[in-house]
Amino acid sequence: MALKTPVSRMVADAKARIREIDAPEAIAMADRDDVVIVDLRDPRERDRVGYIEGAFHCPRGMVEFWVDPESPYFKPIFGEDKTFVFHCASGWRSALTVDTLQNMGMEKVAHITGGFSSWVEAGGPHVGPKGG
Ligand SMILES: O=S(=O)([O-])[S-]
Repeated sequence: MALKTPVSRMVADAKARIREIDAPEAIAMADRDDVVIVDLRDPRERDRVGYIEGAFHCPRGMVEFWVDPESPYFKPIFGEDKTFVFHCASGWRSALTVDTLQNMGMEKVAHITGGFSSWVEAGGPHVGPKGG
């Protein structure tokens, strides 16, 4: 069954509306006090392949609830005057997420185009797999 809106179209449309940052640029931004790197992946993925040092972990399933000050699940970090740079594994989930957050009214948001894998490839500092 072909879907009316395949996810590839959703991602392409989202990418046209959001700020995309490649891994070298994200690595250069990561140390800034006004930038927060946000990891949207599941805990299992972080355990299996590692994570960006210093990244804030926000599972994608909670993100709308964690950024909204009116939500009981609000996380104060998202109320700070910072630029939030989201990432997932390869940049698809983060594109959809940033598009959604822009729709909610967040302005200083971006995503890492190639996700965690591009960060590692570009030599970004990270913690390796759990137990490995
Ligand atoms: O993380 S992802 O880009 O593979 S959906």
